[in-house]
Amino acid sequence: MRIFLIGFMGCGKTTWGKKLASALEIPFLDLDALIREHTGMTVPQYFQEFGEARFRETERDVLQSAAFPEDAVISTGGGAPCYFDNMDWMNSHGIAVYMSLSPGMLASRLENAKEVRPVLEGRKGEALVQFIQEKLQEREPFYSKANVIVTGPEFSVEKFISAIEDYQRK
Ligand SMILES: Nc1ncnc2c1ncn2[C@@H]1O[C@H](COP(=O)(O)OP(=O)(O)O)[C@@H](O)[C@H]1O
Ligand SMILES: O=C(O)C1=C[C@@H](OP(=O)(O)O)[C@@H](O)[C@H](O)C1
Ligand SMILES: [Mg+2]
Repeated sequence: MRIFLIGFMGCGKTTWGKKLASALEIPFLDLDALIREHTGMTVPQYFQEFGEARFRETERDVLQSAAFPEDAVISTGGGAPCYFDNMDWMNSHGIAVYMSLSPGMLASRLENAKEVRPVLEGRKGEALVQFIQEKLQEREPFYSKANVIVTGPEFSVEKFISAIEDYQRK
């Protein structure tokens, strides 16, 4: 089973992807890490050097040309489903699982996160919540195309597995 975790920045794709892969005893891959390997630059470095448009092209190329194992959990970057035909590609190459979380929760996670997310341009507090609300509204139509949706605030390995099993039974 090949599972793509999708959702807004800070919803926990990287964190939960590792846990889910380890519980299922299958490999874990993170699209941002693959982009780092492919380009030799971190995501913030790449944004600074080449800008977002180039990043989106590289992101699509790395996603759609990766030789993903048949069984794997792949955490994607929050923007990946929202550009080109990436969402359809993921739906046809595995099971996309959308991790849905409220803007308030996302903001508090992102404010405390160590990793730099260039799309946020350093926003904090109310400006960050406002930005997330707007961006989420824009992205939600893409995320909602996922085969499986799991909703926060709490996630667990069991929650992912039972949502995927429900989908497979349909
Ligand atoms: N269940 C959780 N409870 C509290 N903090 C969390 C939880 N899951 C993730 N985080 C924190 O939220 C931030 C974003 O998580 P991350 O897995 O990097 O999200 P994503 O890959 O979706 O952007 C990290 O600082 C992480 O430690
Ligand atoms: O939502 C986005 O546009 C992005 C999300 C990031 O990944 P995470 O969702 O893992 O933070 C990373 O790909 C890049 O900073 C852009
Ligand atoms: Mg991540």
